[in-house]
Amino acid sequence: MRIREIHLTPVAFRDPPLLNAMGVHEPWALRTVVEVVTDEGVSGLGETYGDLSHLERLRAAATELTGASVHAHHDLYARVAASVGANVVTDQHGLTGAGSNQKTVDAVFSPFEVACLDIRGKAAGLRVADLLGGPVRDSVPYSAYLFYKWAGHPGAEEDRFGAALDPEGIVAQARLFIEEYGFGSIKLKGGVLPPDQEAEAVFALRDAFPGLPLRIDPNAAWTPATSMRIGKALDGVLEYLEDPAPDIEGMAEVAAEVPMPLATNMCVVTHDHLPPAIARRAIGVLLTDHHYWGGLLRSTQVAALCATFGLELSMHSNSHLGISLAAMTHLASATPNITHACDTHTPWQDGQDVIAPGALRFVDGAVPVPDGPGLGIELDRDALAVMHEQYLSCGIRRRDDTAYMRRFDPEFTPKRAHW
Ligand SMILES: O=C([O-])C(=O)C[C@H](O)[C@@H](O)C(=O)[O-]
Ligand SMILES: [Mg+2]
Repeated sequence: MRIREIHLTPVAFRDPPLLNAMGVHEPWALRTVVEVVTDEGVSGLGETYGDLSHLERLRAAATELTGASVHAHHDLYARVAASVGANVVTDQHGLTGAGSNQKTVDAVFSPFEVACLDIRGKAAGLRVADLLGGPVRDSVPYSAYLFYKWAGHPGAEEDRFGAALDPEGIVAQARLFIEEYGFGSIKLKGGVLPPDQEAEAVFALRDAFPGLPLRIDPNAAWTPATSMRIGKALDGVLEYLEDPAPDIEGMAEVAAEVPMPLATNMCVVTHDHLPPAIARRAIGVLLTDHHYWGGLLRSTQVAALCATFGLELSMHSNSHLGISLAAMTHLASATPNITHACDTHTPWQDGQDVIAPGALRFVDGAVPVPDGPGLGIELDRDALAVMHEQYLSCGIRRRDDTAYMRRFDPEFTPKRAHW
C-alpha cells in the first residue's frame, strides 16, 4: 500500500481565555488535519499543530512522502527528516521546552505516522492499539485539566465555564468537569498567580475532593527555592509536581529536596535530554506526547526506555480535537507504564470536533478504546469544512499567548523562574 495523495487542512476552533505562564489562550486554537490516501483508496487520519511554519513543513514532507509504503516506518521517517533538513528548529509556544532539529522532525513526522497506522489497522482489521502491542487497558483515564481563566474573552460574553481566578473558582471548575466527565484525578495549570495562592487552590481541591490524585503545573514559573518551599508545603497532597522550575539542573535541585516525584513536559522533550535528566535524577515522571515525540511507535520506544530507568509515565496535551484524542487513547491503552491519568484539553473544546460523534466518549473520566479498525473514527467532512472556514477568517496563523495577553496588559512578561 503506497501513499497516493495527502490532504492537509488547517482548522480553527473556539478556545476559552485560559491563563498560563506565557499569557492567555487566543479566541481560536489552530490545528492541521492530515489525511493520507493510498493507491488502494484506503485513507488514514492524523492531527497536529496549526502554526503556519509547521503547516509549510507538513506540505514539504507530504511531497516527499508521496509514493512511499505506509508500512515502511523508517523510510517514512527518513523522508520527513530529509524534507525538514538540518538546523531547522520547531515553533516555540514556551510551554513544551526547548526546540531542536530532532523535535522538529519528530513533530512533522507524527501526524503522517498516525495516519499510516490508521490505514494499516483498517487494512488488517485491527485497532491501532493492536498494532502497538495490544491494549493493556480497555479504557484510558484522563485528568480534569483546570485552568485559571477569565470569564470570557475581553469584549465577548462570559463563556459557560465562567471565571476561575481564586480557589473557589478553581473548585467550581473542577466540580463542573467532574460532574460532566467523571474525572478521577485533577491537574491545575499554574504559573499564573503567586505560588502561595496557587498552593491555596490545591489545598481547596484536596478539601473539596478528598482522595483524588492532584497535580499542579506552573510551567517553570518558579525558582528552585520557591519550588522546594511549595513542594514541601504540598507534601502528601500531590501525586506529582509538574515542571515547577526551569531546566534539568533546576529540576534536579528541587527533586533532591521535595517529597513527591517531579514530572515534566519541558525539561525532557527529546531523546538528547533523557541521559542527563536520568543521571541527575531530575524527574520521576515523563509526560510523553506523540505530537512531538515522533508519533505512536516512537512514543512506545520512549516508554520502554523510561521503564528501563525507573521513570513513570503520564501524557501531555495541548488544545486538540478528536483525531488526537483517538491517537492518545490508542497509545496510552497500549503503553503498560502510563500509570497516571493523561492530560487532555477536550472539555475546553466543548463538543467542537472534526470527527463524527459516537466513537469517543468519556465514561467515569476515561475514554474506552474505539472498537473500529485503525483509529476507529470517521472524519466529519461538513465539520471540517466549517472549521477550515473559521481558520481562513479568524486571522490567527501562529499561536502566541504572550502577544494576546499584551493587548490587555502591555507590561506582561512570560513567567520563567519568576517567583
Ligand atoms: O505543560 C503543559 O502541560 C502544557 O504546556 C499544556 C498546554 O500547553 C497548556 O499549558 C496550555 O495550552 O496553556
Ligand atoms: Mg506541563
